[in-house]
Amino acid sequence: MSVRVVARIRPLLKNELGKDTIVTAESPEGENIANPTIIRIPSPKNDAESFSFQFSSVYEQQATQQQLFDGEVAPTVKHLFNGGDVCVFAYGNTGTGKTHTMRGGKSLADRGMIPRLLSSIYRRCRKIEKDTAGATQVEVALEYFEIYCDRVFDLFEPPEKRTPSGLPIRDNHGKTVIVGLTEKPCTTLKEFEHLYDQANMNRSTSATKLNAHSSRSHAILCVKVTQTTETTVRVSRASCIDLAGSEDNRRTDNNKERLVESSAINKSLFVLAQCVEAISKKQTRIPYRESKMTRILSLGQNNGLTIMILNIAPLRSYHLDTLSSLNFANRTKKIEVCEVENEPIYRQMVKPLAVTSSLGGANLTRQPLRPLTAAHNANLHDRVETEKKKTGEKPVKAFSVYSDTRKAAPRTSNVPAQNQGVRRTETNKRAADPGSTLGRPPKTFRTADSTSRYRPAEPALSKASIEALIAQRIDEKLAEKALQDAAVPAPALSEELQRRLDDLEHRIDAKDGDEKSQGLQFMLMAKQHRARGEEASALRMLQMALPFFPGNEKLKGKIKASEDRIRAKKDAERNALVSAPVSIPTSTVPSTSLSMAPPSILMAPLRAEKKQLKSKTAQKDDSEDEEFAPVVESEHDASYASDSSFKFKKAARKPKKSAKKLPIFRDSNEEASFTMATTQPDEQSPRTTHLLKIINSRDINQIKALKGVGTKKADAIVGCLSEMEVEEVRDLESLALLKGVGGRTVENMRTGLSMDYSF
Ligand SMILES: Nc1ncnc2c1ncn2[C@@H]1O[C@H](COP(=O)(O)OP(=O)(O)OP(=O)(O)O)[C@@H](O)[C@H]1O
Repeated sequence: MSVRVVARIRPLLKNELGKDTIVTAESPEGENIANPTIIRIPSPKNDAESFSFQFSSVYEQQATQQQLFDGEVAPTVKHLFNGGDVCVFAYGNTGTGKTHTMRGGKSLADRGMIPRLLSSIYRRCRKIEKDTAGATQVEVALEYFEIYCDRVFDLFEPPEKRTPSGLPIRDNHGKTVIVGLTEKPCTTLKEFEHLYDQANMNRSTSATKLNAHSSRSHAILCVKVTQTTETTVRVSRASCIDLAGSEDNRRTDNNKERLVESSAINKSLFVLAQCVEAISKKQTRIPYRESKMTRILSLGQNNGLTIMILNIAPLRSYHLDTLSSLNFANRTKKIEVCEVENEPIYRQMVKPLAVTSSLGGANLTRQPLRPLTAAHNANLHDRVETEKKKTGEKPVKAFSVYSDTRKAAPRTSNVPAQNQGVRRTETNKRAADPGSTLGRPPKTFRTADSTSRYRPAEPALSKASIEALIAQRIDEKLAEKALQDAAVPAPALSEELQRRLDDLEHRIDAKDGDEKSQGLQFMLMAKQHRARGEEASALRMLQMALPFFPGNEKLKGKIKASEDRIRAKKDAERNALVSAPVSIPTSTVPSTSLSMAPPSILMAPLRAEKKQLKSKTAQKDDSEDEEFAPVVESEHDASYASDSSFKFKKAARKPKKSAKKLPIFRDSNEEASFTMATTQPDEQSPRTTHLLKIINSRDINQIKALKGVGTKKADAIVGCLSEMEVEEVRDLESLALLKGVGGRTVENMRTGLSMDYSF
């Protein structure tokens, strides 16, 4: 099951009437025009070219809250009561209507997805209780928290009770747990409305130039539904997430405080985008831990139905931001989610639960996690797609739809395309108050993961759960190991640069928790991105660091240098294109436009770049890597370290990690032994040639049959080859440098090969 991604175009606001709009909704040829599924948007460089993005559904400007709810959210209620988990989240740039979609306005017609979902849940509760003549009791409990500036705050607690560092989060059996979160039993819709309104007053919002009531935090509401019969207790959860919107700070005119919030928002969304990218590319390492939001959401690792509502403003002024969001949504569609029902717990097997207690679900056994990175059907899907492309067949959609095939509610299109909604008048949002410091007594452990949580007192796990947990741990360990291997400095990463990265990391450690340390973290990430050759991401990180060091000329210089490098690279690519024009179809996902793009567009995937272009610019890339090495870096870094605006004590340096030595392999059937660096294909022994032939076959069965290689490693090798777009591994040295493979593995593979093969 994939994430179901739908798009919603918001109407023009009063002050936007008459402005230029560029986003249109379309239906695929021959399909019902009342139910569009395509968003079309012109290229930022040339209006004559356009890009189109396919969604499960597209809701146009005139679509009402009721239509969106009936089409997308209402069908999930059945799944929830069947014991499945549900996650609905709104994503989009600031001011595109996320809060309107999730929370909505005060009038009945304006109510958003959350109050409508709760209304549906309570209706179903009453029906079940009536149908079973009271034999089944249904309880609803709520948790509501926000992630503000990478800190977690309980929205059921008033701001005065907040601690500056927020609620701690911990790892428990690989799942993230928020310590001390309130769980409120809530028995009626009226009670919910009261609680929800009160809690929303605690949410951090402020006026920005782009939105008078801009949410400065990600808000997550977890609705726990517990159905208790005489013999069973079944718990399922609906998580509703209103993400804060990404902001292009050149358009916001944000002051320092807003800029700091904005950086935190952008950083977490950037990490979210990276996680989505990593998941959709089936990478072994998903960078969840780089932000609290992604740590808590564990997007793609939840079981159940996930619906992402992409909010879009149709205006030209949002052009690049909209493209960036569309690219993000396009990647999110490829995330596969295992749909698993939460099994009922037989009451006689466990101590009866006090269902009204906030710990009602504490003793429930959760479904084991199924790491998606290992989901073979996802890989298979991609391969099938590639095959189809090769044979010219029309690719199928990159996402699947629900098994209980449902259609979006028909939408009338006779309403004028102008703003039908009145600007929200609710005044219950109020300014962020990060300064409140009063502490509060710690509460019992409650998890905040949107769909699956662990409690301290867990019952004995079933055999299947234990096996799943072990499998998960093994996956994690393998991923860690692969990460360590991958973290071995690539040849382009000089010792000097590595030392500086270590140094910066130390400075951050020394200042952990401090505002400036956040700035330094961005600096560190910038360096790491640059070290990996990801100049665009590096630039984004530098820009995010700027609000922490306002007016710092050195940092500005770095940003400018980075922009220049990107521009130069793009110019070179453009020149290459001019000499070898590539026709761009009007119906494609856009490739990244880096030269003029704001940070948000820089988040777009780079992989759409034409291979042709790559080979033409390969030489240029190499020279950039050189430029990247010690000389330029050391100039920048030395000035940074001495810059008085960075008041950090020099922390003691970590002992330098010894650089990974290149492995030495011996071809036993040849007299001479030689290092990999000198191993040319024509000098290779038959054993080596045979090994490389197996690797280059990319046949998982053959590869996993090699000594010391299991299914996972074979998968990782094949994944790595396709990720790196390496056509062929030509020598053992290159093989040893693949993710998850080391010198010893290569030696094992070789020595394990029997010599009676034929060529
Ligand atoms: N579908 C809609 N119909 C009517 N008005 C809408 C709609 N969507 C958004 N709006 C209006 O647009 C404005 C911005 O919406 P909203 O505050 O929900 O944006 P947001 O994406 O949550 O922004 P931020 O990320 O800054 O919090 C609000 O005044 C809201 O009432």
